[in-house]
Amino acid sequence: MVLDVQALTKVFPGGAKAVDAASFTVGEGALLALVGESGCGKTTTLKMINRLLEPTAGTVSFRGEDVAGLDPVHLRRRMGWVMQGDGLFPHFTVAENIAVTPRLAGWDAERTRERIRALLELVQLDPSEFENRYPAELSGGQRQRVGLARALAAEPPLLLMDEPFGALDPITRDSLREDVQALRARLGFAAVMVTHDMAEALLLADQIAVMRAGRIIQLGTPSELLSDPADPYVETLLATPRREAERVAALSAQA
Ligand SMILES: Nc1ncnc2c1ncn2[C@@H]1O[C@H](COP(=O)(O)OP(=O)(O)OP(=O)(O)O)[C@@H](O)[C@H]1O
Repeated sequence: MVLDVQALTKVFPGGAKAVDAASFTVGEGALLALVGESGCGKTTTLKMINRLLEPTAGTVSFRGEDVAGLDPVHLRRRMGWVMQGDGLFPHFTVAENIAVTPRLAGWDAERTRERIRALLELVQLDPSEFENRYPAELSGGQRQRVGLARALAAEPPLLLMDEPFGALDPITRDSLREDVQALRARLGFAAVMVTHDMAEALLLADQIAVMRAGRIIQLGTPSELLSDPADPYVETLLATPRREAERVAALSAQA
């Protein structure tokens, strides 16, 4: 088990419970999606996993260790982080951006350089064309690919992703999703992905946690959710992707 989250709770000062007793586990190599509408507590949950935020109550164990007892900086180096937007350093080249965590981890220049080239190839960017460019010289999809390469640079067993494909056009989104699946198959990391898009969760996740007003109202595999939605709200979230899939299937049958 990579991650074991139990009764995780966050109350912001003067606020309601942003996250209310959320519990889930993530196995080695598995992808769990946190799905729900804006403000339901997804990002707050993610930030408590790598201690960007401290919980009010509950526990997070990472490979059997309670993260509360670990140094937050070291912990974050062992968890890749892909954020909304790309979060790249604008004054660093692509190679320098990817090298940030390996440098902090004390890798030598040769190993770091090899890793940068291998990762750029894995995210479908030609190293000789891209390694010396700056983020401003890349498209949104290319920046997101570099963000993914950077998050995976130090070979983390867990990747945390916050709406990683949010700002991209549908075709770029689709190809990046495929790349994430190919990277998982190849590198074997587990992931927690925040998304408001149920179709994306159904396509990518092994487990889906549906959040509403801070609580996880259903936790299950995509087929469990589809065959047995536990709540009318889950049914509502499933209705749009289901309808779209049916329309496309009907059109394909006519073609
Ligand atoms: N630093 C903070 N201080 C006070 N309240 C906060 C803080 N961060 C988040 N909140 C509140 O906690 C709740 C959950 O926010 P969170 O960002 O986790 O939601 P989300 O599901 O990720 O939404 P989105 O999809 O819009 O990013 C919201 O009501 C938000 O206003």
